[in-house]
Amino acid sequence: MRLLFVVNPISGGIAKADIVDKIRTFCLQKIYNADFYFTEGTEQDKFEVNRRIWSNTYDAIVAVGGDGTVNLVGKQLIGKKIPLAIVPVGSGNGLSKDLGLPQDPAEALEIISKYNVQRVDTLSVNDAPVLHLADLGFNALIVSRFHESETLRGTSGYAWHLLREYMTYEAARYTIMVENEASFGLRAFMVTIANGNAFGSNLRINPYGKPNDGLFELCILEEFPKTTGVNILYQLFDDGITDSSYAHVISCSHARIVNVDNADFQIDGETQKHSPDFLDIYIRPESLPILINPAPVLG
Ligand SMILES: Nc1ncnc2c1ncn2[C@@H]1O[C@H](COP(=O)(O)OP(=O)(O)OP(=O)(O)O)[C@@H](O)[C@H]1O
Repeated sequence: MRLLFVVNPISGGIAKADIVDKIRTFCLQKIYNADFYFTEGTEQDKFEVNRRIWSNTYDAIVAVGGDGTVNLVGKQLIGKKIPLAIVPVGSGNGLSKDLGLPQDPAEALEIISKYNVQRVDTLSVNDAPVLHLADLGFNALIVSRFHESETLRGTSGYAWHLLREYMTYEAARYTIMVENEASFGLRAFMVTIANGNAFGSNLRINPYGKPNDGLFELCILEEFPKTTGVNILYQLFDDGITDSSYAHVISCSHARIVNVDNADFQIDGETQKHSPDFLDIYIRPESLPILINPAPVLG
């Protein structure tokens, strides 16, 4: 087998020398050819990964990092036959958790040798690929603060920014149209566009999500009194968010959201520099080949 490992040297605030050693040893033992690309965190990464995919015959491209690295690699493989594999070494690793992949890097490597390819849905949001979750509003603001911070990475960094911003955050206005039905307007704390179930922090925003059902969910958390926040946080942790009268989950294959107040926007844990005026969202059914555990984890 010939593999390309795309390694993010900074993801999760974890040094990668040990993991790269593990990968080299694994490939030597299995007699696999391993090429490496170390990301630089610039626009160039996309072109370099793309160039390598087109100029070689790889059996899989392995993202070694968090959800941002998975998105960087995965979006190049949409509609192709070469599968994505994931060695989860980010802060959250939301997609790999949702797909039931091992979180231990050595076990994650074993998934590659089992070579069980399945196809999962992806989303197109204003033509940008989303593999896991995108959102408008509070979470996107926290993701943005997280990335601005040089020192506070990992789950504790996320929690710190969440606590700091919560009390002063004001819900934003959105107009939403689902499957060409009549549109409705509301004020929301956040609107999540979900192909997956839970954020990497294990907050379960979308209990209904299945990665290959040809649908995505709009998970709307309406404006709520600040004193209700602890209860909502508990419901998110406890897989009970749909019990909240402030939460609405809508399954669909196409939707449009007007971002009236230009709320922050993020895709797969990456803040988008320009907050869009509107989002046009489509499902791309079973568009991404991915190596996952042979045990049935997909519905
Ligand atoms: N060499 C580098 N130096 C600085 N930043 C980098 C470098 N390589 C990649 N990046 C940045 O890393 C980010 C992606 O990180 P990634 O999502 O993989 O890990 P994470 O944020 O720790 O985890 P998660 O998204 O799962 O919470 C991107 O913003 C990318 O620009």
